[in-house]
Amino acid sequence: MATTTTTTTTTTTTTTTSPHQDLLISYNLSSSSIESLKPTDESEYWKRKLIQLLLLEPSYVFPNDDHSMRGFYDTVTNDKIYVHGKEQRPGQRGIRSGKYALAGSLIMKINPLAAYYYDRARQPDFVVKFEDALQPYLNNNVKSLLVGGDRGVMYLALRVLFCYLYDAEFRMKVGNLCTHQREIRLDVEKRHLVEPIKNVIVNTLRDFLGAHDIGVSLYKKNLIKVCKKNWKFVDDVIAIVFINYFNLFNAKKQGLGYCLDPDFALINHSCLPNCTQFTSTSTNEFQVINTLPIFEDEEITVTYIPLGFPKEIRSYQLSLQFYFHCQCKLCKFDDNNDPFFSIQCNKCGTRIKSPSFKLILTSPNLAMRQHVCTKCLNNLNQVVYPKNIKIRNFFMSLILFFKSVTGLSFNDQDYFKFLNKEFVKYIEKFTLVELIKMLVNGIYQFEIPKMRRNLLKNLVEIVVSDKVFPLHTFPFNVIIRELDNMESQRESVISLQDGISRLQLKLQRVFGVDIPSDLTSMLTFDNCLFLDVGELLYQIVKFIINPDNENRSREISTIFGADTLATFCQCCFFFFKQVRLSSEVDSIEDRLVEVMELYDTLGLNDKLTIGRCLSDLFDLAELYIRVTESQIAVKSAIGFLIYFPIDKDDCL
Ligand SMILES: C[S@@+](CC[C@H](N)C(=O)[O-])C[C@H]1O[C@@H](n2cnc3c(N)ncnc32)[C@H](O)[C@@H]1O
Repeated sequence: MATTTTTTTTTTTTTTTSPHQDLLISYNLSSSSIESLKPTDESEYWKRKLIQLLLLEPSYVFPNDDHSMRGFYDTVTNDKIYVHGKEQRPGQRGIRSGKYALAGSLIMKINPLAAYYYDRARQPDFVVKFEDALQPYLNNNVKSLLVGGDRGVMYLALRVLFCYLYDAEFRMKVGNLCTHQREIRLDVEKRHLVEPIKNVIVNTLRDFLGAHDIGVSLYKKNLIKVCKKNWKFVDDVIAIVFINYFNLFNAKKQGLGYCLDPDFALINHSCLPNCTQFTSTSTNEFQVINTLPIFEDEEITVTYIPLGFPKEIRSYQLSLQFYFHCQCKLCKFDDNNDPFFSIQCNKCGTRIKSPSFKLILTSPNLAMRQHVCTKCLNNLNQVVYPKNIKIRNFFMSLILFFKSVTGLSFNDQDYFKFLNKEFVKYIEKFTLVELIKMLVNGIYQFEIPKMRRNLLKNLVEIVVSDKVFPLHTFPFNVIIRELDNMESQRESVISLQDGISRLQLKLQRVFGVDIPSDLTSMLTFDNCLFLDVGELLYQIVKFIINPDNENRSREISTIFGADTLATFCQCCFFFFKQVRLSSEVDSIEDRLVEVMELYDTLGLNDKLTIGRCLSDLFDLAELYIRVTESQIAVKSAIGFLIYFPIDKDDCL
């Protein structure tokens, strides 16, 4: 294993070795005449530079998986990680760990060159300058693309092209990548996505060149590289982008944009990944960190898709977007026991055998497969279980049709019945693949119909208290996340009841859905998730101590009796203390001082232990999470316990 190179990206201007040197000189496109423009007319400099690169750059050779056995240009291998499969075709490679790494180690650090950040200030200078040169032509053409995903991919593809032309090292690295060009060419649906993006790029470049005399003349003489072979290289760039790009987000999981980094793109997918990635808020630095321990020679993996969905949904997305079938440990789980579509014993929490996701999507009324829990011999109640299965069908139906059923004026009960019937009808009408496709689309677009918010909240309460389904399973995870997002958009807590119901939902989301479903979030995102819990508790405390709230003493005592305020303050202090995000440290410090002073001034019970307070809080959300004085143990979707240590210094 080689242990030489580092992962830093250097920007090197291409030295053009064009066979058309005479033309370059006659059209003032030689490197020296362009360079002479820079100090006096910068915008002209960048226009000409782009024309020069676009027209005469000789190296429009994008990798092609089918007959590509080129040498691998390795800038990834170092003393921690190495590339395997270098001698194989693009697609067969991956990154492995060179030595054992404790969870939480920094595996890769990247400063991405080709990225589309929503915040323009983050772009490398040459990308901004090239884009400025194209802007008037781009503005005209981009209107044909929908704002959002397609536009983002188009902007990223254009930037990959700029980097490819301008940065020799980037070009070498892109040569390593897998592109699935053949699959994309044969994929009718993908062509529908590619064509509009390609049209915008081609029309923009054509309009740009057509607006400059030199461009027009060279175009006429057919000396323009870009338009040869019907602009095939634009297809190539888009294929590279589709297979290798990823979303950038910060440690709070807020999206920052899209990126194609050829080093990061060598990491393969797993639905049970050992690494996660995020971008720093203050710089563009992008870090890959392992969330599970990694052994020597073990493959480094990340997830390409959102986790927390049944295998059929994950497989559909992976084969649709990346053209492979995942063989990870999670995908090899027994179909009747899918961790993200399972039923549990509502007494001891053991997973019980039940019809698989696939079967439910072919015959929704299938009965339970087991009537007694084999572990604790609990009788699986014949009223409670079917009732919860109906709620699950209703939620799936809502995800499938939410757009068409939002305005229906049924009362809640009839709406519930109607959607249950529709679900059965749809299953009879559509094939399994069609239904999965519709569900996937629904998941990404789903919003809670406003007038059904209370119905959904009541149903979630039933699911939480009946304990037939773990909350991280589909479709409950989708509904709980959306309900919580909806509640979080409302500003302040308006009554104690409102605060408590929001707190229950927040705790259910963080400890019942997010942490158990996505192991990648364990080390990085938990600190941010805890920030949201701390903030909500802070709002509740503020509401309770507000003298305008006349009923407060009577209301409060119904929660944890005389120690209600003390419990909330302890937990609020504890959750704020867990937040390690540097961007939040200052505001949290003020909150911590405020809560501490309040505790002292009001003379709240100082005998309360944090273990007891957290335990009460989780019980309030009906989560029954094991808490001791030294740790919180949350059960992950695949059954092992995730421990969060409790530090004595994190308590009041
Ligand atoms: C971003 S690339 C990852 C690096 C790639 N293996 C290479 O050699 O360049 C994505 C492609 O890698 C392959 N791939 C990634 N994860 C995989 C997995 N778990 N099983 C099989 N193929 C995988 C697929 O062909 C996928 O389209």
